[in-house]
Amino acid sequence: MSDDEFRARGWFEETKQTNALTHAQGTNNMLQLTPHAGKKPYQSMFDWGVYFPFLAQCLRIKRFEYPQVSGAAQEDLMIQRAIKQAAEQIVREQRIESHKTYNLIGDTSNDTEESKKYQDILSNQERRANNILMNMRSTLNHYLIMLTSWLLYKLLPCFLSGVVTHTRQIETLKKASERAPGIPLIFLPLHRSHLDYIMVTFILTNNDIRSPLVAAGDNLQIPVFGGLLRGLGAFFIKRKIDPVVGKKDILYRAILQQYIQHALKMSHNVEFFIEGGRTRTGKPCMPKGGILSVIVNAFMDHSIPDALLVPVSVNYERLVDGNFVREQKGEKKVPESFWKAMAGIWKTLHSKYGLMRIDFNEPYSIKELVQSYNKVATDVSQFKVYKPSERKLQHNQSTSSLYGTDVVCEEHRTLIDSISREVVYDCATATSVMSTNALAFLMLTQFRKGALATDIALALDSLRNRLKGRKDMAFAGDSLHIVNYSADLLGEGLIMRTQDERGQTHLQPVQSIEASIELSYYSNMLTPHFALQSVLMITFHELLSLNEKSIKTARISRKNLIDAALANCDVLRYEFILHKPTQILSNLLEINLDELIVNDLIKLPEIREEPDSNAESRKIARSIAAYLEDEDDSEYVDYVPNGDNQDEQPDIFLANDTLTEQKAICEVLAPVSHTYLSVAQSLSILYKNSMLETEFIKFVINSISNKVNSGACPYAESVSTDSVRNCLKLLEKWSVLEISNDHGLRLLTLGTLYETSKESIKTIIGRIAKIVPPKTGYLHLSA
Ligand SMILES: CCCCCCCCCCCCCCCC(=O)SCCNC(=O)CCNC(=O)[C@H](O)C(C)(C)COP(=O)(O)OP(=O)(O)OC[C@H]1O[C@@H](n2cnc3c(N)ncnc32)[C@H](O)[C@@H]1OP(=O)(O)O
Repeated sequence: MSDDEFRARGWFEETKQTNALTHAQGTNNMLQLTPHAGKKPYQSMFDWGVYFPFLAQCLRIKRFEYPQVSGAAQEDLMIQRAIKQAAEQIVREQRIESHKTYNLIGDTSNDTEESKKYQDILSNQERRANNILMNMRSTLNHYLIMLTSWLLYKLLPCFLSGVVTHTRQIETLKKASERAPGIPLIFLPLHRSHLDYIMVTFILTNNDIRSPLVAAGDNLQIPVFGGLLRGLGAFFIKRKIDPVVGKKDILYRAILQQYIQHALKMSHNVEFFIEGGRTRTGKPCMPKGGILSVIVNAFMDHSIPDALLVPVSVNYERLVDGNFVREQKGEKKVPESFWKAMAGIWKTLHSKYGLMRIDFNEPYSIKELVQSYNKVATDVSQFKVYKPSERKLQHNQSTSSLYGTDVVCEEHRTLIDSISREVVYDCATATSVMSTNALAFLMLTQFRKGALATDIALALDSLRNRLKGRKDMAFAGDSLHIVNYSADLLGEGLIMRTQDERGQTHLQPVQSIEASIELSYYSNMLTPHFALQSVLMITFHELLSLNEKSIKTARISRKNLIDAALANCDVLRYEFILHKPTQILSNLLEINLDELIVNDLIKLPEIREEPDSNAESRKIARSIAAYLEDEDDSEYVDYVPNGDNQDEQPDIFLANDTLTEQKAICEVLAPVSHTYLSVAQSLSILYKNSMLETEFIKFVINSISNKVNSGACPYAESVSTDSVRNCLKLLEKWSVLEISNDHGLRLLTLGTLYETSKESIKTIIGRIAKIVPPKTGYLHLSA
């Protein structure tokens, strides 16, 4: 962007404080940025905005029209049809209930009483539709946004040292919205805190981008705040769309679908949290497809020409709204309430949370995305091509979107799944690493027993080197300073700081289940980045331990390692999104294996002929460089390591001089592996015995807590209800468990094969044990 263009936008880089932790080049602190006012070059001295920049900024933000969506939706023919359908469904149910046999509604054989009854049901459904719409509607208002924006300029600096945004990312968004004014922007943030949506709207508004309508769970419809959120853009949705399991709430689905469709047609920008809620573990959650399906449907049905999906990555040095320790320990979530919200705001205003970082990633058009999936589908013949015209008619309810027709289109469902996974993957990859993430990660993977601050700083240096060019770091400067700064932010409750007799600072994670769960929340931001390397490293040591050799000759074949790692990745399918749908997992494993080799964590055979060995190293370096330079392109390239002939792959060896580093990589997944192992070991309690899912989860969490207390499990953060749930999903997928749902009560039973033989449970334990770093073997030489 040229200087003039920059000025025309009203943006001037404010002088940044010279703080080692300030944000990187090209970024701005949104709390100090007032594009429409403040002291700028060429600004008239008589402009009052120079002296009252925040007030002037809020009064001068671009005014957009925010037409009400509820009016248009009320008239919608689809909703009228759904009202009738819902009424007919009730009549049908009543008929079954009373065991009467009469003809369909509208049939001439109906007597007057029945038709009056039907009319009553119909008007009830009409009233219900109206209530749903009134409860759902947003009343987005420009003046309320202006006022809130000014308040935020005043309040945010009380507890945040900065809100860092990337100037060019915002410029890209602005250009995108100006270039195609009728194309809605769909903001898709990963959800970490209640501050997320406030900041997204705040940043967009103050940069003259239309504020979005935001899908809010109806648990936030609390006195005062509910109305306020509605006026600021919230439209309220049920978190669970069908209250009765197995019975679709067709009226609700139709209204939600049409509300969103009308909003898009009216060119509203839309925002929703694709994970369906805040992450409790710090790792991204598996995405939900309901709202995305409506948006993609709107494009496929030509209701809108296109939409731009904007993955948004948000991260905090310290999480503003507390922690999720209670929930991870299996205790119930405290419901949202007016007083809880007030107490939260009070506490927040009196604490320090450091920096917040928000990245608006490259928008992608749904049109292009669908085309790119089609390209993959044609390239790889076993994938189907996603085309709306190719839908197959079946007799079931819709599965192409929330509501509608009796059309089932599995290709469409897969398409939505793929897009949503891609969004989550991209958001997670683009999330900047905060200082606290880096420190927590080092403490839990390398310094569980504590270490000198200077040693941790050295490890931070090397972590920063490894992440260079791969992950954006939201901090800069001297590592020792960063270690002390982030230990301060995390607080004494998580990191214990002591001075030794020589005056050196010693840091150690606080040894309690609660502290470990909270610390792992911060550390888990980096876990997905190292997950594949960790799988490879654990698998490598597991395979080595099977045919123990002398430390100098310990080796396995590359192909065996990749095959076994692929099987281990399958165990983690509900815990991590390990690859984009367009990427081939084995290729990513190969690339990660090469990275382990380049970092000397796994060795190649020593080849005496220099040129060949150099050629091999060059090849590895080239493949990694290509991957880094153009990650997007690499996903379509079938990378074949070590030459075209797979059979000629060299063996890979244990690198006996980097065992400590290898152990640290294994530690990345060790806590979650222990959780999964405990779930598998607990399956025996279900032998010839069904159990409520909640009871079973409690049982597993208790057993992990006992193991932690007795020292049998060294990872206190293995106490994680979310991971237990993910493991249950996996076991259901493997048919080890059957989960039946009786009026919302989920009952667990062993699958037929496992119900009859205890041996088969042992097989499952054995399969899951493969992702646990081996108890004996070479890793222990590093202790
Ligand atoms: C300057 C000033 C600033 C101030 C500024 C303030 C800003 C003021 C804003 C406040 C804003 C607050 C924001 C709070 C933040 C939250 O409250 S986050 C929680 C609420 N948001 C979300 O959950 C969004 C994402 N969730 C979804 O999309 C979920 O799918 C839904 C719609 C909630 C439904 O969830 P569910 O009941 O669990 O059902 P789910 O299994 O997902 O599927 C439902 C249906 O969707 C469809 N579907 C699902 N997956 C697919 C698929 N892959 N393909 C096709 N169809 C699919 C199907 O029809 C499916 O039904 P079935 O055919 O399976 O029976």
